[in-house]
Order: sequence, then structure tokens, then C-alpha cells
Amino acid sequence: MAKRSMSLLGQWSSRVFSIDLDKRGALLNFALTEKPQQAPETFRNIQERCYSVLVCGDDRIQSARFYWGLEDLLRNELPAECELLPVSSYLPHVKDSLIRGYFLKDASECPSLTRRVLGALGLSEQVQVCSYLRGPDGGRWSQQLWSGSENQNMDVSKTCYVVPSEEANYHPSVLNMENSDVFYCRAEACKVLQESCDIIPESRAVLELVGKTDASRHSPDFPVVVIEGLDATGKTTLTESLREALGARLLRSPPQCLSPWRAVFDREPPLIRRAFYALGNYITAEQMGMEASQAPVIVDRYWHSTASYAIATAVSGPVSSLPPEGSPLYRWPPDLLQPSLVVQLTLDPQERKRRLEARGQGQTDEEQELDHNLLFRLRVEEAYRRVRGPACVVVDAGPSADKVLQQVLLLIKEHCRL
Ligand SMILES: Nc1ncnc2c1ncn2[C@@H]1O[C@H](COP(=O)(O)OP(=O)(O)OP(=O)(O)O)[C@@H](O)[C@H]1O
Ligand SMILES: Nc1ccn([C@@H]2O[C@H](COP(=O)(O)O)[C@@H](O)[C@H]2O)c(=O)n1
Repeated sequence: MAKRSMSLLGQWSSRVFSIDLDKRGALLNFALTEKPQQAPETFRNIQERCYSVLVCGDDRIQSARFYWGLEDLLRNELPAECELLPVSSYLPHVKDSLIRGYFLKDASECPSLTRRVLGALGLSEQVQVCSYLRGPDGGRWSQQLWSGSENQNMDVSKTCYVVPSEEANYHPSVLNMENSDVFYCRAEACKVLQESCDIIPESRAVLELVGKTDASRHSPDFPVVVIEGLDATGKTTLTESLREALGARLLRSPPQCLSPWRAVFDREPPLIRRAFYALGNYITAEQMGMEASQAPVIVDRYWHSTASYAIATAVSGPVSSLPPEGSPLYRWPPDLLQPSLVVQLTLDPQERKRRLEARGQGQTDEEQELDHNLLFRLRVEEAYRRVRGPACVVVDAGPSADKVLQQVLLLIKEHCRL
């Protein structure tokens, strides 16, 4: 069977390759043409031998898992002097056109080892390997597609030249988010787990717990209040106090019944992990519907967490790389029960760190990692604010636990019929 990637070659020249240069979101974009031209400036500064490895198989579960393991595989097999950078290749504005992989800069003394590893990888149906060569004038770069044979033959008829490309308005991952990172109906999330049953048997157990009734239009008798926020913002503390103060039922998403399998799905790539969390919301929604016929319900995390973490993780860099405000990616799934009120707890990063440390969970002090975490936290919090349905009411969780409780009780009085 011909590789699926081959059929992409017709469109190859209009594809943009976007290399994630660092976690702060600096992207190097280039396209390919048949005519030699000057490469983008940054590309010209690259001194090493360069390669790209793209994962483009037909089976989305296998491809997602292959890509998930690819970085470790490359780091284990390649010389340590090989720098790996995530690369995306996409057709501008075309939904679901994104293919992911790695761009390699090989500064090792042993180029043959790198070529052997990549040659072996290129034999796989789901991988496409290309090498990049600098022209004799030093400015032109060309891309050669490997035929995938063990001899690493280059298919010279497929030589293209690297040219600068316009930067996309948003991170390329935005193109593939729907039904890969965020699921807007139960059926789409179920499909992913159904497709993964053979390789992840736990998927069957999860699917058996997911109901089939659509409770989204059912309006509960008592209020349903969701508490959202980053970790250590005080959700557990507040939800427990609300339960006592209101005589409420306390639920969480993912629900308790999924606990035995959570760790299994946390090890899976985003496609599978996010489908698991999406289904967790539907199970919690069924519980909400039942419990709210008898008493107020407090819920620790729900859809805002699922959507915001998924969107914020799929992109890198600053808040501006998120899908724009008002994008349909922030919509509420029409078949998912909406709560009466969503409260988002926010906390000054220093205070959050202090609480994490007091709880005995120190953070890495590597500056780069902190920077990366800071950007990630900002993206999650901004995504929380952009998610539609019941919008979040933001509450500063900095004051004492009792003050936060009183403020949220006031909000519940204002927004809900008790
Ligand atoms: N208002 C508050 N003032 C001071 N400390 C607080 C306050 N609320 C919670 N804490 C403390 O901060 C720590 C984190 O709180 P908590 O476990 O409730 O957060 P969380 O949002 O549920 O975290 P996670 O999502 O990681 O489970 C705990 O040690 C808790 O006692
Ligand atoms: N409704 C939810 C709840 C959680 N998640 C994911 O879990 C992580 C946070 O969980 P904690 O137990 O640490 O609070 C977070 O990374 C989310 O990805 C979710 O998706 N949906």
C-alpha cells in the first residue's frame, strides 16, 4: 500500500511547515516551491544537518500513540547532539490538515547513525522523513523526501526549495482541535474510545459507564454550582465548605467511578486522554441531574476545565496563540447539561506557589520551566474566561477560606433560586 503521505505530495507546495523553536511560542515558518529561492533568515543560520520526521498514518489512534512515543524514541536512538523541535505541517485555513512530527538539527560527529535511525523509521507506513540540504551558495535550502528504503534513497524528483512563509494568525494546532483535543458531543468522544478498545481494554469499561440519555434539556429543581480553577486555588476547600453550608451534594468531574482508570488514560496522548475527560463530564452530568432533584449540587471541575486545559495544552507560547475570543472552539456541547453557576477561583501565582509548597508539592526551580508554566497557566485562565455556555464568574481566592466561602454564598444567592 502506498504511504498516505505520498498522496499529500500534490499539495506539498502549499503546505506550511511550522517549527516550534521554543516554549515561548517562537515559530519558524517555511513553505516549499519547485523553484530555488532564498530560505528564511533563521533557516539560513542553521549550521547543522537537518531532517524532518512527520507522522501521517491513516489510523488516528495509532498515529496519535506513535507521535506520543516518537520524542522518546528519537531521544533514545539518536546521538545526544541531535536537537529535536516539534514541527507542524498544515494547509493554511484548512481544518484537520495538520500533521505533526519533529524537526532535527544534527550536530553530531556521527551523521551515519542519525541517517540509519531515520532510514529505519522511514520504513514505517505512518512516517515520512525528509532531509534539508543547503545549496552551494549558502542561502538556498532544499528538501528531499526519503523513499523510505533502508538505503535512505532520496527521491530527487520530489526535491523542493525552502522559502519563507507568512506566519499564521494562531497556533497551527488550532486547525485540528475539534474532535482531537476538544469534543463537542458525547458520540464523538465515544468514537475515540471505541476505536481504542483493542489497544486499551479499559476503554470498554469506561464506555459501559457512559449513559445514553440526553439530560441537557432537563432543568434541575435545585441549583448546580461548579467550582473551577487551577490546582491549589482552593477548590477542594471551598466545595467541602459549600456542601456543609448548603446541605448540598458534592460531585466531581471526572467522577469517582472513573478513578480506577484515570491513571491509564493520563498516560495516553491528548486524543484519547481528552476523550476520557469529556466522557467523565457526561457521567457527572447524569449524576447532577439525579442529585439536583433532591438538593443543591456542588461540582469540583466540569466542562470549563476539560475545554480550557485541552486548548491551552494544544498550543504553545503566549495567550495570543490561543484560538481568538468568540471562536466556536469555546462553545458549550449542546448535549451536556449546563450548571446554574460556574465560579472560577483565581490566585496570585506567588500565593498559589506558597500553598502548593505548604501542601508539600514543591515545584521545579528551573527558570525555563517556571516561565513555561507561567505561560501555560495564563493560557488556561484565559481559556476559562473565553469558554461560553454559563460564563465563569471570577472570584479572587486570595482572602481567607471563610471570606471566599462567604463571597461565593452571596453569588449563589444572586444567581440561583435556593
Ligand atoms: N482561602 C485560602 N487561604 C489559604 N489557604 C487556603 C485557602 N484555600 C485553600 N487553602 C489551602 O491551599 C491548599 C490548596 O487548597 P485545595 O486543596 O483546596 O486546592 P485545590 O484547588 O482543590 O487543589 P487541586 O486542584 O490541586 O486538588 C491546601 O493546603 C488548603 O488548605
Ligand atoms: N473536568 C475535568 C477535570 C480534570 N481534567 C484534567 O485533569 C487535570 C486536572 O485535574 P486535577 O485532579 O489535578 O484537578 C487537568 O490537567 C485536566 O487536563 C479535565 O480535563 N476535565
